[in-house]
Amino acid sequence: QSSTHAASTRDIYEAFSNPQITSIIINDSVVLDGAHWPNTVNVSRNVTVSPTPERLARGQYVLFDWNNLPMLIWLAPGVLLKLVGFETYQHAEAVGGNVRFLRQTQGAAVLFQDGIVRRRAGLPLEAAVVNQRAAPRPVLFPGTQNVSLVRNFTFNTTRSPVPITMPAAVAMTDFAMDVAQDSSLAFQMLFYGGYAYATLRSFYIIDNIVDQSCLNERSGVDCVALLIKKLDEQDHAPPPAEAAPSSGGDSVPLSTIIPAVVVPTVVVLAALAGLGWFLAVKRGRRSSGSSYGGAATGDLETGKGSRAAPAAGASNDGIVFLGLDDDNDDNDPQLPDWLPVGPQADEDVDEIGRPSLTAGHPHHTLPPGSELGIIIGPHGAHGGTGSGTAPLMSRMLRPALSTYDDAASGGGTLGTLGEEGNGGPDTPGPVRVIPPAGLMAAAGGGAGGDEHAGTGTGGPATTSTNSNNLGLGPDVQAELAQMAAELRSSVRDSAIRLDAVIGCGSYGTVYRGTWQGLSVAVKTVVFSASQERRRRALQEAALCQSISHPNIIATYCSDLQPIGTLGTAPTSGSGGRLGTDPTSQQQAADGSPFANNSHGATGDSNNLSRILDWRLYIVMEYADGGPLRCLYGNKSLWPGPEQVNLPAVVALALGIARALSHLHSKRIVHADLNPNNVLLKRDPKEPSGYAVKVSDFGLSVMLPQHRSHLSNVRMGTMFYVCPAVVMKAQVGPPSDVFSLGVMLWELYHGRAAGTRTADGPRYCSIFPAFPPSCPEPYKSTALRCLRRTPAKRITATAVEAQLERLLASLLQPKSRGSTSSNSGPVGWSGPAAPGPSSTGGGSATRAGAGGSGTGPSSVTGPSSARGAGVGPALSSGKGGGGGGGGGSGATAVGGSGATGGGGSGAAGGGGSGATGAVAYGNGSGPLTP
Ligand SMILES: Nc1ncnc2c1ncn2[C@@H]1O[C@H](COP(=O)(O)OP(=O)(O)OP(=O)(O)O)[C@@H](O)[C@H]1O
Repeated sequence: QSSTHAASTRDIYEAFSNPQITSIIINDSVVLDGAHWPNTVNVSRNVTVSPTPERLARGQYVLFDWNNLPMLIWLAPGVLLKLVGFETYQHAEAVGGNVRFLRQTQGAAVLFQDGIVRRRAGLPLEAAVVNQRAAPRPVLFPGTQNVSLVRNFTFNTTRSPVPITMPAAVAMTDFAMDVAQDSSLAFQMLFYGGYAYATLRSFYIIDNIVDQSCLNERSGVDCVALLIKKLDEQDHAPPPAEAAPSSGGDSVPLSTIIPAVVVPTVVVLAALAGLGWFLAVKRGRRSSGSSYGGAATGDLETGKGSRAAPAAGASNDGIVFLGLDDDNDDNDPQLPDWLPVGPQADEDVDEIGRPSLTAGHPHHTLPPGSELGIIIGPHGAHGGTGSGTAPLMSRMLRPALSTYDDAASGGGTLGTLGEEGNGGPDTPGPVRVIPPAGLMAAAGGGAGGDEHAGTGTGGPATTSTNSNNLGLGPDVQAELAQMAAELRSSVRDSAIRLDAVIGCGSYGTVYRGTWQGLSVAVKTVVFSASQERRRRALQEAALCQSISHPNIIATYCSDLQPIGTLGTAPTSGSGGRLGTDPTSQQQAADGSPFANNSHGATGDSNNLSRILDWRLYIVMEYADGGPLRCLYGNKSLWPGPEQVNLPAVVALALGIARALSHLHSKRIVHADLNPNNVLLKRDPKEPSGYAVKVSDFGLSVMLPQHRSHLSNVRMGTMFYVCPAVVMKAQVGPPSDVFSLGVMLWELYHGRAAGTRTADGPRYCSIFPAFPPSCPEPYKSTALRCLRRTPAKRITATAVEAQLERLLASLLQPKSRGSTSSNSGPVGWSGPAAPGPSSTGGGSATRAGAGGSGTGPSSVTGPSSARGAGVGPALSSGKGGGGGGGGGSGATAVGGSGATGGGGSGAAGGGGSGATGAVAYGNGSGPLTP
């Protein structure tokens, strides 16, 4: 509970990071430098930031330029952040009370007191006054809005040696509003709003005000965005001969800097308070007929109440592609001219918006079969801060796992999984070991034959981490060892060895490991019991287990373990885990998770409520080819300009379409299809050498019966997200088809559709054009995916059928250049380089494909479904679970000791797996915008 002086970004960051500091004193101008603010700071006590009392007494505001940096600070619920005496500057925030430097949080408040809130661009201030008056007050700040417009506002600030006069300012004598949660930029991992915003004895000023001519034609949001773009361009232009005086790199284009006698703020405010009501009525009347009337509560300025769509007609010159006209035919003139493939001069072909630890790896030259996308290195096991060299945005966009609190994003995406729900989003609800499909069934089987458990693969004795060999840092090694131990304790008959960190996504870390001779990927997510994130994570796990398809990553099992409790030392390792007891697992599957849990520490409901954090494991099929994104540019598939290994490309596209078609048949919308989530698994029988494995169901939703889409869902990945999701927040099967269309384009061109340019992220200039050499069916299918209106798009099943026909025709022996479907690419115009498909026949491990591992059991539920055609590893693993008493599936795993108890375990795990999945598929919560 103390105060500290801060002068630099680092000082301020450290002050916020120190839980003892409740008062931060900044006495001179500061422009934050992102390089010195390494991550979002969690603040869970009230903090006041101010200049010294002497400075305040002098009546000079201190410039606090947040430099437009996003989500610097997260406030815990109930926390108040007070900024007193500053000229707070936000460069690019367009509209509304949102404060860009605050990360989304609920129940917190930010108060600007005796200060100036200054923005770079905005709408005329009259509109702000009208809208501010119309905004309801939050519960936290009862009272009435007291805001007025003042002309010729002059003030002293540390950024200028002389007083500054603005033509107008809004005096916010007492103003407060709730800032709605905003997840509209969630595809960039930006989460805003959710808190109360208040100003006391402060002024609101704008450097640059949009033209009325723009407002006559476009929404306020658009106009502000366009103005900011124009200002950016001006900033990049050569400096004028005589620059306006400013300090700290700021310009004040609409302000006039004049020597003047500055009226003390308090005098101005006192006068205004008296005149406030009169002015309010007068100006309110004048404005009521204007385009600003009828403001929504959430926007200070727009007056239109909602975030509007980008200008109609905008095509691919930005980050939103609005889609092709619905009556588009294949020779549509709206397509840009196609030019030979290759980055434009100003384009750095790279994905934007999905920072990943794999980004930056060479991905244009990797030969087929490389270990694509594997990172072995000291990247944080929990991904909180990411790479030390990553640009600030990347690091900041990757929230620490311990702070997952995206309630809005979670609430906005959850549909229903099946018919049953279980508890609302805020009820702690039962925490269960997720019913297994394979692995857990085997563990459950141990109940009936414990002595057999562990004999198959050597049991715990064989478990080890070999991370030393992999160059992992000591902290990562320790983490791997601990998690291996935890996993081992949950899967008692079988060792899981964790070998390396594959990468970190927004929702967790993925490790590579080995289980029963199979390569597995283990995804871990840490979350707090009370968080909405819990519901999302569990839903992902349940959903994964309910899907079985050869082109979808198989999930072997999931497990949930407590890693910290209130009032006791955090439990890590196996000591406190739930459901280790096979009986309890069985009961979990039956719906009574904690009865008879013999591991008392966490097994009763009292202790349950004390659990702080949980770690969810999802053990899944390992895709050794990395993400599709890393394949782009590979010379085997795209040997040169206009040269495409068509069978390989079409086969890859077909794999994705098949996966999608299967998902949609089950009413599941993936909602985040993009080339990072399409993984590859080496398979010499495939024309490309890789089988497609769609993964990452973290954002997926299940559509309720009789619903074509879900509303209020604004999630996805930039460049792949469907315009209807961006504009109308509607997600449904056609949104996936749109993403597929973008990927069909990418697959043909061998490059990402999105690029990084000097002006920021953009679709590349030739998107979505195809070269004349592209087969008509391929092109027309892709373009029909990209239609503007979701209902006018082709379905995934139709895409599948089209591509199947095309592939069949390409692989026909009579095609030019080959008589064998397996001897290399056929019917493409490139050089006769041997394609990956010529590398040999089917491997022995594929022999089981087609479902022999299903076993004789007819146990229904997800496990039994998985047996069919998934491939040997999968078939065997799933067979172990679903096959149950038959045991043939378990045998296929390689003689695992799981066979002993397979009967009961499989029946419990497999049979009730579906129920378990449903139980976690709670879709009853509200959909939050
Ligand atoms: N089953 C798997 N086999 C191989 N690699 C995998 C598997 N699942 C995930 N990965 C890799 O692990 C990394 C992290 O994956 P994850 O799905 O958590 O995040 P992401 O897709 O990169 O991002 P986000 O979670 O934000 O969508 C990625 O590089 C991904 O390619």
